[in-house]
Formats: sequence, structure tokens, C-alpha cells
Amino acid sequence: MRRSVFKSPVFLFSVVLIVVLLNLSRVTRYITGKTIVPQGVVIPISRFRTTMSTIPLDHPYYKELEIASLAVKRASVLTKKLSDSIATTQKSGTHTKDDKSPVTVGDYAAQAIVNHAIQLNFPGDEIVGEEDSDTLRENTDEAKILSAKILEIIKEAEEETSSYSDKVGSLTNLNDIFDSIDLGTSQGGSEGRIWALDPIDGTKGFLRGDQFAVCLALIENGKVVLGVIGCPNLPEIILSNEDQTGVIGGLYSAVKGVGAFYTPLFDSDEFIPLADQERIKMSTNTSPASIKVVEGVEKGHSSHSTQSKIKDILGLNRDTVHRQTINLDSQVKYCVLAKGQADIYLRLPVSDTYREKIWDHAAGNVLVYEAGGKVGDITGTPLDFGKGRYLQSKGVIAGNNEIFDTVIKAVKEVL
Ligand SMILES: Nc1ncnc2c1ncn2[C@@H]1O[C@H](COP(=O)(O)O)[C@@H](OP(=O)(O)O)[C@H]1O
Ligand SMILES: [Mg+2]
Ligand SMILES: [Mg+2]
Ligand SMILES: [Mg+2]
Repeated sequence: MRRSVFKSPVFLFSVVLIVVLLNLSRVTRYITGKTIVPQGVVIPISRFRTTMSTIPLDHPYYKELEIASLAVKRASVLTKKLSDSIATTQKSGTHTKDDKSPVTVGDYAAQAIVNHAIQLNFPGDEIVGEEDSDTLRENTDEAKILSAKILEIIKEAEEETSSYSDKVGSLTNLNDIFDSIDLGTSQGGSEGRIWALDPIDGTKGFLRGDQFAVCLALIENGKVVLGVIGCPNLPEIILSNEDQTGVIGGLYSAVKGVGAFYTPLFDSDEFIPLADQERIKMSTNTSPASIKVVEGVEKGHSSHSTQSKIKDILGLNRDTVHRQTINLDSQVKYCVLAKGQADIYLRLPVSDTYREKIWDHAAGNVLVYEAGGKVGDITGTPLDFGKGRYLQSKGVIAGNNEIFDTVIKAVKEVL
């Protein structure tokens, strides 16, 4: 009997050869750990994955995102260490500013690190930063103690994150540190590229050992186009004030037109491209029985009594409202919202004259919009980041797209 052509060695060899050729890139990757793309260029696997994903490597602001993420990560490593030994920071590392608000060695050191990275990579850009070095340059014992501590903690953080020094640089003496802090004096405005930096947002939370965030945004011609928020103490899952679990430390990023993303903050000592991060989305919940509201902790920063009235009008039950309210310091509130773990953020003004600072909201703003939500002032008007160092509006309200208008209606009813 004639042997079937399908069983001939030549045929079987040809089939194996075709399969191998079709999977050449996989086979090469298996053997060498590298990937060969058709042009014969060898690139690392993580970059290959990014190229193949829906988010291209050449997405807008890729380099800005990489530098911002590394700088925020280094500042987060530094502030997390201080936060874990908060008793020492409280005692000798804190100064009270003229407006009676606290500033710590962590705020100064984080601002120096991030400003330095921006200047090194984007020397033509301006920076609106919260802090300045005036107090540190004074000839006092307090200034000397604070400055020595700042130099020490910056050196420590740089050593721990030395793998990214080629990208974000390093600071080795106090003069350079003071000059770097003072790069943050831009008056803001509606033209050009301006970074907004809050080196520690929620300093009061930081000093309690609670939530705080390192917040950096890029504003272009008055519009926020990129935001990176390092949340060193934030658990991955926030269900209520009592129920919070999962990995501690999150990095939240958004690029206008690309999306909003989450990745653990301390897992990796390199920049994770967005394609390898988790895309995050706002909720669509509008049910009064299950919606969650995020608010600040400090009663001096937002009116908790006005917020209670708004929750009443929205139909939250008085017996369960405490379980539906999550109190968190800093811009971590925007992160929890963007991740779909809460539906509304209420920040009702305590005074008629207070104007919010752009660095307190810029990064969170683009994060919420890119996750599919809205942010406005108490009238629902979008926040204008092109008016200088301050917003010229009152309060902040944010929510998912479905609920936002209803919340604004309730706010108007109460005010
Ligand atoms: N009267 C006030 N109303 C609203 N925000 C205020 C305020 N006084 C201070 N803040 C701001 O509230 C921020 C903290 O927000 P939250 O209360 O949501 O944690 C502070 O940021 P810093 O901690 O960076 O100084 C500070 O800028
Ligand atoms: Mg402050
Ligand atoms: Mg702040
Ligand atoms: Mg701050």
C-alpha cells in the first residue's frame, strides 16, 4: 500500500518549519530573552509588549510621563520613610509657615527632587511649586537643623533609587537643593508649559501618619495635560473608613486623550509604561443606597456640615451615611474616585474668601476626567488652571458623569 503523503518525513518537516517560522519572534524570545522585530532591530521585551498594546510607545507626553513618574517615585520613597518614622519628623522636622500651616523636611526635600528632575529634562518649562527656601536660608539654629536633615534624607532617597539617577539627576549640596526648591516660583498663567507641584499634599495627614500624596501636573496653555500622583500610604482597596485592604502605595497617572492608570508605587524600581499599568475607570453608580462620598479629614479645609446637608438632599440614609462617607487627606481622594471606589468628592468652602491653589487640584483633575468623570467648582463650572497660582473659583465638586449634574443641583439648593 502507498504511504499517505501526509505521513511523509518531508511533509512533516515542512509543517514544523512553517510553524517555527511563523513563531520566530516567540522562539527567539524564549532562547535569548530579547525580541527581534521584522526590521531586525533587537528591543527589550517590555518595550515590545508596549508597542503591541493599544497604547503606543510614542503616545503624547511619553517622556514627560516617564520623568514625572520617576521623580514622584523618588519623592515617594523619601516621604514614605519619613511617614514610617513620623514621631521624629513631628519633633524636629516641622516648621510652621506664616499662614500657620505646617511644612516639613519632607515637603522641602520632595520639592527639591522633583524640580531638579524637571529642570534637567525640560529646562524651558516653568514650575509652580508650593514651597520656597526662604526659611531654610535664614541664619538660625532651626534653619540649620532642618537643612542638615533635608540633605541627609535626599542622599538616602537617591541611594535607594540610584537606578534612575541618569534620568532625574541627583542633588549633592545644600546650595543646589535651595536653588532647586526655588525653581517653583512661576506665577502660572494661560500660556506655555507650566508644571504644578505639591511635594506633600495633605501635610496634616502626613503628620498624623495618615494619607498624603506627591502630586505633579503639567499644564499647557492653561489646560492640564498630564498628572502623576504618588500615594505612599494608600491601600489598593478602599471600601469605607474602616475597611481598607490590599497593597499599600499606589501610583496614579493620567495623560490627556490617553487615559487614567494605576500601578503599585513601590513594586518596581523602574518606569512602568502605561501599557503595562492597570487602566482605571470611574463608577457609573447613581443609587443613593450605595454611592460613596469622599471628603477631607480636616474640618478647616472643607465644610463638613454643608457636605452633610448635600448628602441629605441626594437621598443618603442618615443611618448609613457614615458607612458611605470616606474621609481622606490630600489628592488621594481623586485617586479613589478615579479607581471607581467612590462616586462623589465634596469640598465645600469654609470661607468666602479662600481660593484653592492650582497644585492642590491639577493632577487630580486630569485623572478624574481621563477616568470618565467631571470636576467643577460649586457652580459646576470646570476649574480654570490658567489664572495664576490660585483658582479663581470656590470649592471643588467631582463625580462620575452620570451623577455630576444631580450633585451640582443639590449644592446649589444648599448654598
Ligand atoms: N481653608 C482652606 N480651604 C481649603 N483648602 C485649604 C484650606 N487651608 C488649607 N487648604 C489646603 O488643603 C490642602 C489639603 O487638602 P485636604 O484637606 O483635602 O487634605 C492643603 O495642602 P497641603 O497639605 O499641601 O498644604 C492646603 O493647601
Ligand atoms: Mg502646605
Ligand atoms: Mg496641598
Ligand atoms: Mg503641600
